[in-house]
Amino acid sequence: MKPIIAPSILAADFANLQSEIELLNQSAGEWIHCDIMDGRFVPNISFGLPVLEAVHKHARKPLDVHLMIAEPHLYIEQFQKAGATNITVHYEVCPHLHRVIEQIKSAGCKAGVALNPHTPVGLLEDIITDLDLVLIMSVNPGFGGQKFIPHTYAKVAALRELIQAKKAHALIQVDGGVNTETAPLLVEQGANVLVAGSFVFQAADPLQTILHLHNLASY
Ligand SMILES: O=C(CO)[C@@H](O)[C@H](O)COP(=O)(O)O
Repeated sequence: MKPIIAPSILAADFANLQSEIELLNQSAGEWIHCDIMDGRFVPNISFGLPVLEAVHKHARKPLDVHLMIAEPHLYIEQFQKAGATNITVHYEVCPHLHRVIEQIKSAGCKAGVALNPHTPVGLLEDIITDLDLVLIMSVNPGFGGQKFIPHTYAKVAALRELIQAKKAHALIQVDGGVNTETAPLLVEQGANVLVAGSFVFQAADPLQTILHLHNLASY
């Protein structure tokens, strides 16, 4: 199985967002990754509900919404209404993670949990069977264009083991510093969804770049 590619619009040209979305509609990227940052959980502010609604109007692909925000439970239904298909919350901000996952599913979305680089995958042992996806951050969240953290490969492998041991079905998503060097190794370790921002949008030919990432052999 080939990996799902989820281009991250954080690296898109926001002044031409409609044409960037049209480009993604024509691409081999299955999902459109939307990074929501609040300036509290992460030291950056990206965009919020009105922009997501605008993206949703033009997108013909599922919107994969990564909430890098504190207290995400306060906004789940609003993000669903704005067009989110998948909603991923951070482990580090959810003391009642099981409740938030149920809330996301009740809103009709697929539910994901994101782990910062320092957060071990073993902490998901008791919730992994409830999840549709796990997002392993391969950079510290908050900014595009950062250097990939190599320890991520071992985390992906550990997560694959946990998923197999628990007979769970969560997809393994990796986000940050994904390019043609890191992507094959990630897929080899078990990643099945790759988020790529700057590597796609700074490429001379974004469509070809997405296709190239998509065609990487899976494990
Ligand atoms: O969530 C984030 C950053 O916090 C990512 O989605 C980045 O947008 C990925 O960017 P690149 O490393 O691919 O530029």
